[in-house]
Amino acid sequence: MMNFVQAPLIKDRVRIKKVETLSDDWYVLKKTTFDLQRSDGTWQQQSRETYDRGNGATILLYNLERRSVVLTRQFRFPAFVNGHPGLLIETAAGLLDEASPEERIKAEVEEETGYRVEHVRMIFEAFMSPGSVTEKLYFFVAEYDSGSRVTAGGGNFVEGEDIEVLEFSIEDAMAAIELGEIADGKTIMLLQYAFIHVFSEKGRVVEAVC
Ligand SMILES: Nc1nc2c(ncn2[C@@H]2O[C@H](COP(=O)(O)OP(=O)(O)O[C@H]3O[C@H](CO)[C@@H](O)[C@H](O)[C@@H]3O)[C@@H](O)[C@H]2O)c(=O)[nH]1
Ligand SMILES: [Mg+2]
Repeated sequence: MMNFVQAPLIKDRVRIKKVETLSDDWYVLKKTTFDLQRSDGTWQQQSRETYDRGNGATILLYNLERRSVVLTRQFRFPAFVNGHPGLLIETAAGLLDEASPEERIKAEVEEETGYRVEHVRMIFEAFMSPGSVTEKLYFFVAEYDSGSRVTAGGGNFVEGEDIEVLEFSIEDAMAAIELGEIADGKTIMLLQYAFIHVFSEKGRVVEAVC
């Protein structure tokens, strides 16, 4: 396989000149001016704004026997102001707040969905909006059953969360993506992963071995 990783090379081609904090309220918005050496060797000054909320984690709960997944629905103001009706269907997710991704996602999935899971599996990491948001998101899957439910979930009232817990068949969830009813990036990524690697015949064999 070809290696496209360029990180060791680009580090010496970036010279930070100035960092301004434009906003420091809930999280931090900065404007950084830097010189970047272009691929032809010449230097160019640029400035970029970065919104830093730390990193996050998200998880898809699945049940192989029922061919089902657990999702959440909550109001997302940024989507609302950009033309979405506002209630987004998503995988459970949360910001890390200095904890490890595994520790955080176990606590978050219980708080949001009421399901307690002991074994979570990290499948990949991804930058979700690398042109402006610094956040890296850690993606997990975990198996659940009806006995895993310890509370009603719903999220943190003090933080304004009012989260509904939904159970879909994997087929209905995939159809909801096609229909535009599921329109959240991390959720689409996890559902497609599960459809290909977990719910397929091949995926079932892998799961049984793990
Ligand atoms: N007061 C205030 N509260 C905020 C603000 N922005 C977010 N919050 C609240 O802070 C809480 C953060 O909850 P988490 O469950 O930790 O994070 P999340 O919002 O679900 O974020 C997850 O999903 C995002 C969207 O996909 C991801 O970007 C993120 O990484 C994480 O996985 C939420 O209740 C949210 O409403 C703000 O500007 N002001
Ligand atoms: Mg959340």
